Amino acid sequence: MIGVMGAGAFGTALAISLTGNGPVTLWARDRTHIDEMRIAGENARRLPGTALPDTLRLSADIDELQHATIVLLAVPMQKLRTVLTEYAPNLAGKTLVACCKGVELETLQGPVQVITETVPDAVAAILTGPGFAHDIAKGLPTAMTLACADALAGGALQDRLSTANLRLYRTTDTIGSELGGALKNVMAIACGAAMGAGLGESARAALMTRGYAEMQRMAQAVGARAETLSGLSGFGDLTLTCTSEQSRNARFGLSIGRGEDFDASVTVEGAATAQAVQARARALQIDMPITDAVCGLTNGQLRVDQAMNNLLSRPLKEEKC
Ligand SMILES: NC(=O)C1=CN([C@@H]2O[C@H](COP(=O)(O)OP(=O)(O)OC[C@H]3O[C@@H](n4cnc5c(N)ncnc54)[C@H](OP(=O)(O)O)[C@@H]3O)[C@@H](O)[C@H]2O)C=CC1
Ligand SMILES: O=C(CO)COP(=O)(O)O
Repeated sequence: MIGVMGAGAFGTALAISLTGNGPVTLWARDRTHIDEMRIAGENARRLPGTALPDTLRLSADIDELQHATIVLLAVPMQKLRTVLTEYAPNLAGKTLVACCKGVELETLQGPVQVITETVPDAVAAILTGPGFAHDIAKGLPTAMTLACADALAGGALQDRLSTANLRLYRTTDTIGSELGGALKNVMAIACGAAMGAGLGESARAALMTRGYAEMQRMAQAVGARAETLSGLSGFGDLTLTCTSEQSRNARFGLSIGRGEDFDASVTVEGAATAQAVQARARALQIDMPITDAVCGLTNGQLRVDQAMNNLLSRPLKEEKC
């Protein structure tokens, strides 16, 4: 049995998709939410419009995951440690797959390291890459990255979590995989802000490309493989997120560019991650000007015109990572 913790958009989409492979239990912390989903036959709060299969088990009782050998962790990055710490005894010995994208603000760690620290005897993996919850829930063709340092365990997971429409590519490079997913959200905020401020599609292409150079620089400094960043979890997700208004990070950026309010209850991983990445980049002495701009935009210290001026007035340089 596969367990999914977190009945948000992504957890629900994955649970729907995986019921074709065998028994799945979707766990949420809020019993009322579970009751609502049972009555409505859909997750109206987080993923409206897609029916939940009858075979999908819904539960607010963590003990129902005791027979799950694989548990997908579909909660926001900044909540991952809290959830794992609370339920560590229930998760010991299982294969835990992070389904979140980001860097923890307090420790500057990625999700795999957080799993390893909080549940040391678990097998830790990450599922990441270009895939919107609504597309996956509808069974639209999607390809993502499954990263696990243990190649054997990663291969077994790839088999268990791939479906007819969700094609997973495996890698042992967990560092590169989680970095790509974390940083593309930061770049999506930058692109959204540029589009929202009317700076044009050429500016967006420049931000995506130079954003990708920042991703490569950071990857190189922390021991990730360059090929991982050029794959689904890096370049693939960067492309999807920076060019689609389905992305909440891009929409958040758009609202900044337009000077509009944004609903604070919406999960936007890139804002906290930008601050965490900036701190890490400074410690490693890596130049990340677009990340710096996103930090300034999201903490209210910079307007879009100031951020863009900062980027454009940098000394001219050779084109390289
Ligand atoms: N949506 C998408 O298209 C995709 C999302 N992702 C990633 O998935 C992760 C989750 O995003 P998504 O599902 O969209 O977000 P949502 O905002 O839709 O859902 C977040 C879920 O996390 C739960 N949660 C939050 N805090 C806790 C906690 N302390 N204990 C237990 N549960 C908690 C929420 O529960 P409650 O409702 O009770 O607050 C909610 O069910 C993010 O890192 C995102 O980047 C990755 C790929 C695609
Ligand atoms: O990660 C995603 C698609 O791959 C979803 O992006 P948002 O979190 O910006 O909506």
